[in-house]
Amino acid sequence: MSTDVGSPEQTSTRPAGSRSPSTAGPLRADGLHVVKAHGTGNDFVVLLDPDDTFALDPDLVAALCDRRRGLGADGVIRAVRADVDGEDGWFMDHVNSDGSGALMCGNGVRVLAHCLVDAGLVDPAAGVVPVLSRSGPRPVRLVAGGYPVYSVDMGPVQVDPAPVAVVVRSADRERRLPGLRVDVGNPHVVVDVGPGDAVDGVLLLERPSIDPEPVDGANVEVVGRIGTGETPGTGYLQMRVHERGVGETLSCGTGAVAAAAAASLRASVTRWTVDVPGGRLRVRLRRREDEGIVGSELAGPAEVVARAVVDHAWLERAAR
Ligand SMILES: N[C@@H](CCC[C@H](N)C(=O)O)C(=O)O
Repeated sequence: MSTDVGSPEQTSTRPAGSRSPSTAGPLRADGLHVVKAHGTGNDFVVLLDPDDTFALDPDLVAALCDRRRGLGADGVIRAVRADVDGEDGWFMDHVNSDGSGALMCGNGVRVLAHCLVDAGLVDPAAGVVPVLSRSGPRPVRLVAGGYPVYSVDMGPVQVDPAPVAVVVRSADRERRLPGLRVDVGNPHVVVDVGPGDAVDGVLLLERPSIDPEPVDGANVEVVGRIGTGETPGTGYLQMRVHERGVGETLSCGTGAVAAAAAASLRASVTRWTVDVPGGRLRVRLRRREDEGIVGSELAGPAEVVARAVVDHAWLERAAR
């Protein structure tokens, strides 16, 4: 699968290995400088490329994300300095682990902001990091230090009330359940598999099939144990996800917002705790009478694992 994975202005498709090393960008004389980081177990190889010097090649992305022969990750994120609504900000150039382009990533946008803070490229005291995704601006705010927690303005959410059919498999049964299509700047289908340990038992090695199949594919969230949260007026749900272009991941930020939005149709609650296999996310939805969900916020941690230099000889082989 090949998609345009460059930044909006970028046209170059030369493979990474053919580029001359630059001291300004991530590709330097000693190799490709990367940061490995994650948010609730959704992990990324991050390239800090303020001056837009390095185009992401889909084959190189797939090679970097390979968990045996590469560094291993759910995707690659390149941070490029950009004008965001007239402010100095950062463009999130995000590519899924199979090399397909991604529009938006709720965990990735926090991870990107954290890597910028970690590298001293943005000052957390400034309050908000203006980030631009392919689905529009997604400003990020640092809400807690130590083990850092970031909150992202995720924008409006569209829930299509007409259900689609999702075939959900567990070891002992197969069910055709109604799913809801949700747009959070990228496409999702959310399916409620019921209470108890139903979420744990779902087989997600392969993506559950959807009827009718969405043209652009979809991230599929299976949710269960929908109930009340720790405080009155809040909701709780558990979720697992099969991500478009990746497979099953430990977490998906846009997926958590999609799951909360779908659940809020029934529970009419706007603040949600969403537990994913990789940790806990918080979602806040802003509803307006007759207009639906006009805004949303996602909060969760982000952590740097390593700062590393990828070998030139490996890059040459990956680009072939
Ligand atoms: N992990 C992400 C979503 C990444 C993009 C997705 N796979 C797609 O193709 O839409 C998140 O945290 O939101």
